[in-house]
Amino acid sequence: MPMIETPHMRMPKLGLGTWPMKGAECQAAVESAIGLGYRHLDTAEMYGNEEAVGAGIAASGVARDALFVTTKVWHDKLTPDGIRGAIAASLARLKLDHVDLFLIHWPNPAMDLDACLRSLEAARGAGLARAVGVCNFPPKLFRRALTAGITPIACLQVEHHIYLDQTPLLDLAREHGAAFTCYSPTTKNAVAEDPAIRGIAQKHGATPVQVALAWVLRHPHVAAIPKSAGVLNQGANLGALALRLDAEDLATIAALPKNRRLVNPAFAPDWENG
Ligand SMILES: NC(=O)C1=CN([C@@H]2O[C@H](COP(=O)(O)OP(=O)(O)OC[C@H]3O[C@@H](n4cnc5c(N)ncnc54)[C@H](OP(=O)(O)O)[C@@H]3O)[C@@H](O)[C@H]2O)C=CC1
Ligand SMILES: O=C(O)C(=O)[C@@H](O)[C@H](O)C(=O)CO
Repeated sequence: MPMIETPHMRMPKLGLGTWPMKGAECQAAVESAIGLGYRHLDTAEMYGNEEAVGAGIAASGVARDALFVTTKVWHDKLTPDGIRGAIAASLARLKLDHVDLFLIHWPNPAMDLDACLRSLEAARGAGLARAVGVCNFPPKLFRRALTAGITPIACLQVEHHIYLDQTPLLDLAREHGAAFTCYSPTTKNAVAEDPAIRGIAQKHGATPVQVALAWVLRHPHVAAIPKSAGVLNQGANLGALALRLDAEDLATIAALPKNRRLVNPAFAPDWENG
């Protein structure tokens, strides 16, 4: 499994997204992914599936140190006490003594950012999280977190795929030595209906989703966490790591509209000005 190497952490480039799976389906998906060679698992307190992810890890028989586990604190707990309690509760549900990456799931306009970063740093210092970071921060807020000097922001996790330009956030992450994890990287399989992507896929003997994944993964600091419940799609997504797009493919993808957000807007910050 190729790794992202930054000053703050090493992270496998492809991980398994686990939302919205729960219970036995989620445990089985985690076990099959690890069996195929996945070493990176993405969960969150909000997904209600940390017990299932932990059970899948335990049942996999793969050593804890060989795995990279991310979880996230929900936006209603962004106070020092809230964050402290959230990581303890997540670890108890996962039955782990640490996670590899602990993220703020969504920014909250009422949060004291510096106080939250000090709490993340305390969790890191106590060894509960090997690295910390944020999700869904718009550029101005992400820059504030990166430059606050309170804790190394190891990663930004945000929506990114062939239909959404995230150049300002990609550049900020790279300039500050942070990794960038794409969620919804397959476009939730919307690419299956896109004639331009189907054409590229046919040329390479690949699938449209593999093309979409190869496009985001081409940057050295970028990881992707496609969700897939079944072994066939999980295996196909791993196959995207070997797909190299050429200049003609990149030009075709560059010409596609890049303003389509798929995530639920219920929690969204002001993406342009926040
Ligand atoms: N930090 C945040 O705020 C957010 C984080 N996330 C994380 O990112 C993960 C992925 O994002 P998500 O929004 O689920 O989007 P994805 O782009 O991963 O799309 C998932 C969908 O695509 C299908 N799919 C996956 N692989 C293939 C394939 N090879 N061929 C055809 N269809 C495929 C899945 O079906 P099937 O299961 O049948 O394979 C599922 O329906 C989430 O699970 C979660 O862990 C997501 C949203 C927000
Ligand atoms: O999946 C996540 O990480 C999210 O934050 C959202 O997609 C969230 O789960 C949601 O939209 C629930 O309706």
